[in-house]
Amino acid sequence: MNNRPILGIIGGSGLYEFTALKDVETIEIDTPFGKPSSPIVIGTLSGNKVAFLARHGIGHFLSPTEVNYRANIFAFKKLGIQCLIGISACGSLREDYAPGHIVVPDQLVDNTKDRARTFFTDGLVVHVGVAEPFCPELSRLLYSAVAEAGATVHSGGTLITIEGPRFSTKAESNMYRSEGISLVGMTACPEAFLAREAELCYTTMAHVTDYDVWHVTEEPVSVDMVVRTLAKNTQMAQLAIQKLVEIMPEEMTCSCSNALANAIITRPECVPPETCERVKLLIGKYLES
Ligand SMILES: CSC[C@H]1O[C@H](OP(=O)(O)O)[C@H](O)[C@@H]1O
Ligand SMILES: Nc1ncnc2[nH]cnc12
Repeated sequence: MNNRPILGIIGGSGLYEFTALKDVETIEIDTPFGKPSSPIVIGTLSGNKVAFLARHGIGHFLSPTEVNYRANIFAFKKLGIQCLIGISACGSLREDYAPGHIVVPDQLVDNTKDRARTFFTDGLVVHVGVAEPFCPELSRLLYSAVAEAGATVHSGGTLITIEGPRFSTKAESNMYRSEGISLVGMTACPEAFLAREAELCYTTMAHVTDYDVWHVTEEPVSVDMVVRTLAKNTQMAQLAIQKLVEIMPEEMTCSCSNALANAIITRPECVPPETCERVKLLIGKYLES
């Protein structure tokens, strides 16, 4: 068996453990950006190693604003993982994306205000490209795996990330709808952007748990509604991840692993040594001359 986990999974609201894993080992990882939300559980699935982390901590004690997204992504990078799936509960902004369905979105709108959104600060300036914020190759594989697991799955749609922790007002929800946005959540940004900065393949398995607050005949979103809907999906989500592991190629052919090739603007000799030290796992290959 390959010693390095081939996939990282970030479990969201209602998914704090991955019970399908065998031969599990729990590891505490530290990063230059602090500790991840929870210890990382490494186990096997269809004979392959995967690594699981609970985004809000086990017991859900971190709000979407308080999650240390940088530490979470850096921890997966430290484990040598190339591919990452973020599992998220989301509100639907369109009739045909119904509660219980899965969406693999293809675009993001970032409406967050209060989060660390880059690894690169303190004398190092990097402008990463996120025109396609999700890895197209991993998204295609995830879509097939979810379909294979028997769920109703939709490919594409724009997901807006709001700061939270409050849910949206009706005016906000209707405004997002009028802008053609399909889903609303609180965690995909900056998770997806940091994964790109770490040159990882990343995509989201969005679980539609509610119709947010715009629908005239459905109840407005509540925590209870989210948790209840997600609970019905947890077995399927794990089966879908198993199917994904079974179809993942040895090497991805996308450009995610070179995302920073044309993104660093600071001259290498100008980057302070402490900054270099902190991010060398992410950009060491570009700073060597
Ligand atoms: C529990 S309702 C709101 C909460 O659920 C989603 O979390 P996650 O994306 O981690 O599944 C949403 O983004 C909010 O954080
Ligand atoms: N309606 C909603 N708004 C924001 N985040 C959510 N997570 C699940 N449902 C949500």
